[in-house]
Amino acid sequence: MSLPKAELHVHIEGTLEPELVMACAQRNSVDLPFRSVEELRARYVFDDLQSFLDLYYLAMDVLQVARDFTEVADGYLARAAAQGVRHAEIFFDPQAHLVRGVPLREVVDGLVASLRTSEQRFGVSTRLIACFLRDKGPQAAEETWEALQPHLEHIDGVGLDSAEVGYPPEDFRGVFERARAAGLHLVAHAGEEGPPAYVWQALDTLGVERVDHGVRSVEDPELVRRLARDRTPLTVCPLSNVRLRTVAALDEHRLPELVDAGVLATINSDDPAYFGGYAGDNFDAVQRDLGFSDAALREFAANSFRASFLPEEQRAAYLREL
Ligand SMILES: Nc1ncnc2[nH]cnc12
Ligand SMILES: [Zn+2]
Repeated sequence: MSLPKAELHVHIEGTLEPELVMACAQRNSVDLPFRSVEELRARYVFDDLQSFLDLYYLAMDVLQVARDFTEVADGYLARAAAQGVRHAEIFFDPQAHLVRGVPLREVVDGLVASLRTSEQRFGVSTRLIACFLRDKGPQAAEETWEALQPHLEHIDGVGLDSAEVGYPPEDFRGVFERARAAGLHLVAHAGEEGPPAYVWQALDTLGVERVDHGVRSVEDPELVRRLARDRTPLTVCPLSNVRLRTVAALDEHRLPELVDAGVLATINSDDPAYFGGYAGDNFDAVQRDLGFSDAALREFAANSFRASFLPEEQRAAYLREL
């Protein structure tokens, strides 16, 4: 699906394709418990979020120096552009690299080397969002915020990701307040595996501007009314939800109920190298399995620009293309 669109929920480490895993492993002399692209790809069967995260954190061990991060981002931007992505707000996980001894400068410089020329090379404008790993707790998030200080000129927002259940958003109130005071945008994963209460906390305690996933909001009618009333965007990732078994099958996904209730939903890829498709593939999949019309897909694409952190005039320019 090549409709012009923005991608608002993609983890750069989740765009690491098996071919690049093996190439980086070889040139960085990283030992992996799989010996070929095929062996790695055979492991892409997940029971839940944690079983995916175990492999996600393992594979990213091959990312050691700036060049590796540049190549991951270049690869993502080229593939996203081929599916109509014109703007991408990209997550990265600072702590996942810091714990391995990879300096933040290698990560940020590597990503920025790709992103700063993305518009000229790929026709994709970008933003960068640093996510805190919620399962490492609020103190580690505070330390990460300190480590990010020298790099803030390149960071547009902060988010919250990794294992969700048992790690409620309200624990991260302090670090989100600091990020807000620094003028950054705020988003958080909530309601992927976790309950609607976590979405309420993301809204009311953290003050996020968008909710990442948020699909379990559908279980709480009052929350759905709140999201619809405030036009708070959800960054829904349909193929991810199927692969991580938060829904049994795509045709059982409750995205249509959210849309019918007036929630501003967007369609995104999350970790496309692992979940069987990039942004356009997710658009195609919801049309095929949920019966969304061409007009409905255009509305998802329009929502993606409306929900972006682009300045108003740039948003309007993208919307005129639809
Ligand atoms: N789907 C997801 N949920 C939470 N954390 C993640 N990190 C990468 N992908 C994620
Ligand atoms: Zn995600």
